[in-house]
Amino acid sequence: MKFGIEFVPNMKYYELEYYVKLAEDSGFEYTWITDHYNNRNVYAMLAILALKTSKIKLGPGVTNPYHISPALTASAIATINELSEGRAVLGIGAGDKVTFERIGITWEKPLKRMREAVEIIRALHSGKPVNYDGEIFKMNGAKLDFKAGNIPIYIGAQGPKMLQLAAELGDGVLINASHPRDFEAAKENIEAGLSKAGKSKEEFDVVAYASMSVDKDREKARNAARIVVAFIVAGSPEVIFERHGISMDDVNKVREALNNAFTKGDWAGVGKAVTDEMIDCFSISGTPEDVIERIKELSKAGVTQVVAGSPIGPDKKKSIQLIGKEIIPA
Ligand SMILES: C[C@H](OP(=O)(O)OC[C@@H](O)[C@@H](O)[C@@H](O)Cn1c2nc(=O)[nH]c(=O)c-2cc2ccc(O)cc21)C(=O)N[C@@H](CCC(=O)N[C@@H](CCC(=O)O)C(=O)O)C(=O)O
Repeated sequence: MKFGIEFVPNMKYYELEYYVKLAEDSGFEYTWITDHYNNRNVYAMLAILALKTSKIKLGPGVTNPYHISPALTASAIATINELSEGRAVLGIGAGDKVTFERIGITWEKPLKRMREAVEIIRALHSGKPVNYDGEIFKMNGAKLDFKAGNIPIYIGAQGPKMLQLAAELGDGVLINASHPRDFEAAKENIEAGLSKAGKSKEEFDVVAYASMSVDKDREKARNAARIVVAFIVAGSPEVIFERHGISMDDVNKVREALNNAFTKGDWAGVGKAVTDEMIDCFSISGTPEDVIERIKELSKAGVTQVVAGSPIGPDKKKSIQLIGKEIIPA
């Protein structure tokens, strides 16, 4: 099993650098940096991380084909690959509708746009001039004037069609999920995409991009996950609740509690509205033994990389070290 870790660049560069180096020293193989316009620029932060680390693979988790051209994405990640001496990975997904609304981007034809963007990025990384007459993107002899090197492309995907696209075009898929049931459900679409491209599952990385919270004290770990789980619940489609047998009543209580938190500052109410079964379904939370158990189940469901996503634990530093000491070697 490979291990990755997610960081949101909502902190100063030197804090991010500290955590990523700690993760590298703790044995994590990948670090994925999220990309939303309102946080620090993902490539500026990756450039610093590239120079300050020596082993860990690094890339956006995930950028999108809306807020910059695929030609810029191809160039930016190739620059990170050069700075990191060949450790860059590109995570790209359809982007976040709510965030796009704030900056006036219309979220349309995500499948088409993702297909065209990934094809263009791959073509530009090959080093040859690119002519591309797409429905959304056009390239007329575009070419990078420096060597990109081999950069794996991972696609962020949840929906059935995007899962198929990810398996067809990508080297891996980043699935925002923490429970084996979600990966069992994704299998059919991943297999369909792999067979369309004539790829074997051995050459494809199925990544559980999970919310994780680890501590020696189970209750502390699980309580630390409540707010993140609430946001995941609020943003998940109904089909997911049916899959996990979570009642819409409970879901609506969480959505209402989040509303109250934003309008009246009642964040304690959010934690109370999140049920234990929501914590089990939408995060990997508990002691190192609990997490190891879950990772075994995920491996049986076909997962080949687990990414420790927010909150990582009640104390980020201690939890990163605990994962490195007791979970990665297990
Ligand atoms: C678009 C959407 O695809 P999805 O795979 O569910 O995308 C949801 C998320 O993956 C996507 O929002 C990601 O960008 C979210 N995301 C992040 N999004 C961000 O903006 N920033 C991040 O840092 C980020 C991290 C991240 C990490 C892992 C991960 O899995 C996702 C992450 C969807 O609805 N897919 C449907 C298909 C929709 C469809 O058919 N659309 C039609 C027409 C739609 C129209 O134009 O109205 C079309 O595309 O042509 C499907 O797969 O079946």
